[in-house]
Amino acid sequence: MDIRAELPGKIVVKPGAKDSLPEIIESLGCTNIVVVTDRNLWSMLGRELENIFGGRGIAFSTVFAESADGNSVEAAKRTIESSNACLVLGVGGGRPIDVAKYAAFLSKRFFISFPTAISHDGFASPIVALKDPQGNPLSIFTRPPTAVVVDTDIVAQAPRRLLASGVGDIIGKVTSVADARLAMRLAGEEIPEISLVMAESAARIVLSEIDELARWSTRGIELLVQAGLLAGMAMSIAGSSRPCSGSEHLFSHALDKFVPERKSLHGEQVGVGTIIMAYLHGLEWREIREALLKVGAPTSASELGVPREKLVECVLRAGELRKRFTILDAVRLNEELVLKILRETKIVD
Ligand SMILES: NC(=O)c1ccc[n+]([C@@H]2O[C@H](COP(=O)([O-])OP(=O)(O)OC[C@H]3O[C@@H](n4cnc5c(N)ncnc54)[C@H](O)[C@@H]3O)[C@@H](O)[C@H]2O)c1
Ligand SMILES: O=P(O)(O)OC[C@@H](O)CO
Ligand SMILES: [Zn+2]
Repeated sequence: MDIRAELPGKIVVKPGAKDSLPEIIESLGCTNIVVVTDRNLWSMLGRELENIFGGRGIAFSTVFAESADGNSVEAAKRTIESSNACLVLGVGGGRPIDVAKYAAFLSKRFFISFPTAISHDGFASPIVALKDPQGNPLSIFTRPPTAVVVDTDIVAQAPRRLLASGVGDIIGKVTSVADARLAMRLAGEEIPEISLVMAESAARIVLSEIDELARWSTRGIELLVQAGLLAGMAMSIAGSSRPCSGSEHLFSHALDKFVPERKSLHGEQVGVGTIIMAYLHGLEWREIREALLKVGAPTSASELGVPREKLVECVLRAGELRKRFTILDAVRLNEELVLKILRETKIVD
């Protein structure tokens, strides 16, 4: 099948990579940028970045994206236009990166992704994850970052909970690829094999090196970043999140929609969803649960902070959130069967 894809133009992953930002910005012919971040991170990194940019005569404006919604994107767009910025630099977790990515796309500017935590695979992908007014998942395919710059010194200091969430999101590729292959077999869907192999490899890196990751060693952080890069590129090549987002993500989106009061993170929800959907696929769900336990990611309803009956509802209703063929379209579930699965996989008592 035809492939027509863009990938990140530059990838820099190393300790102190923040010092590479000026040369990358200048290589794009830019001397005037907009930085999209949040106040927490700017309190941590602002002075250093001011010195780095000031020392090279790079002018910048700062936009604080305290929420990843239309208002934040509009504010970033206004600043991009009013400052006539050449480029948008996203500095932070998933929220600032999404706002920066989308504002750059809508304003037709270069976008540099500078993640300070790997809490999911959005830092290297073309995807912006918003919600429609009804709370349904909106997966917007924009463009891959012009450059991905990961300072592993900074990511290594991120809250462990965020990094464990990133592990959960990557492990989710076990079932997202199984769903994609099922859709090719049963629903005649065409998906580039290369994108499935890349997504599978991302999950394999994390699962085979889970002890290294659990130490949060430099090598562990590097492996998580590399897995995230593979996942992001898989989505760029597939032209959608299909290789990296299947029934486990539908479960996560169902939690977002039907349990708005929850506090769990995207990757935490995906991790638990992967246990459930691996069971439905007849895959080795125990290996997945063990890996999540090793990095301290949630493996139960109580750790997600979701009541049992809500969790059952989210499994039963996940398939209605998106027209994307997954295992949920191939099995007939009812409340009794879902409870049996949740008990057998130790997600509920
Ligand atoms: N584009 C995608 O594919 C995709 C996928 C899933 C979720 N998302 C979006 O991502 C967002 C969630 O991402 P998130 O969980 O990273 O949230 P986030 O960006 O809000 O970060 C969570 C918190 O961690 C802090 N933080 C980040 N890096 C840190 C560091 N190194 N040290 C200390 N604190 C740090 C932030 O300041 C923030 O307070 C949501 O908006 C969600 O919609 C996008
Ligand atoms: O398209 P969605 O389901 O938002 O998935 C994007 C990303 O979360 C994949 O890891
Ligand atoms: Zn995800």
